[in-house]
Amino acid sequence: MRGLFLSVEGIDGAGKSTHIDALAQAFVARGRSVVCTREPGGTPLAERLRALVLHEDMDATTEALLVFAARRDHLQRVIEPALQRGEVVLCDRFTDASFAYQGFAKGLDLDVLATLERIVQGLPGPRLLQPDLTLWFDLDPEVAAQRLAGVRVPDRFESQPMAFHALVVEGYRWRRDRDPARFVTIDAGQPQQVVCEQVLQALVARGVLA
Ligand SMILES: Nc1ncnc2c1ncn2[C@@H]1O[C@H](COP(=O)(O)OP(=O)(O)O)[C@@H](O)[C@H]1O
Ligand SMILES: Cc1cn([C@H]2C[C@H](O)[C@@H](COP(=O)(O)OP(=O)(O)O)O2)c(=O)[nH]c1=O
Repeated sequence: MRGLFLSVEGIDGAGKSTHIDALAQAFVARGRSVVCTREPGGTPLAERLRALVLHEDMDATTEALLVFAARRDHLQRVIEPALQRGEVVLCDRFTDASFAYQGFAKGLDLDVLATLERIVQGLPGPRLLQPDLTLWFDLDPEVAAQRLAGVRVPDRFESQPMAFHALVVEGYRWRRDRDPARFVTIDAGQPQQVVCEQVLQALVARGVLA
């Protein structure tokens, strides 16, 4: 039986890392093998590309080429083999982030991103390899900034102005509205325990968690 591919999306500080841990535990408690991974990253090569994307100055096209190169390696070496073994893949960000960050926030042509998506995620015929389900942690960028203040040193993306993060949110909403069946939208402004319960309930409702 093929495994389950879940991606988790949202602006920096939305609570993705916090809730991925709880999600992993929920699947393990039900006897599933879980691979927790992230993008950009997840393989030795992709982690090297991640370091470049997060810390070197470059334009949006270069960023997109690097994150999609990292994604290709990650899909081939980690995600696809895990799915073939029947495991659950929990991925902190995937291609929706490229549309939100490089597309909406940095202005890269969305058709260019769609072309890269087809090259990297193309399956035989017109289909693309996409997550089975994407949890979008929807949060006001002001609240995210308050949560992150003093918690960690901001990287190239986290240090962007509020308007940048607002565009990222717009990008996620656009992706969600183009493929609503794949998305679960979580109001991430609620207390942590409530968010956690809603995530688990949503997965039960979708039939992916017993
Ligand atoms: N629902 C919540 N309410 C308040 N604080 C939260 C909530 N979820 C996460 N946090 C805190 O916000 C900060 C950012 O969370 P994190 O999971 O690292 O976000 P992300 O992975 O999306 O960047 C952390 O300090 C975390 O403890
Ligand atoms: C996957 C992906 C991430 N990013 C950016 C968004 C994030 O700010 C950054 C790293 O993501 P993330 O792992 O969420 O950072 P952190 O470990 O600080 O929580 O990479 C893109 O710009 N495009 C992409 O395609």
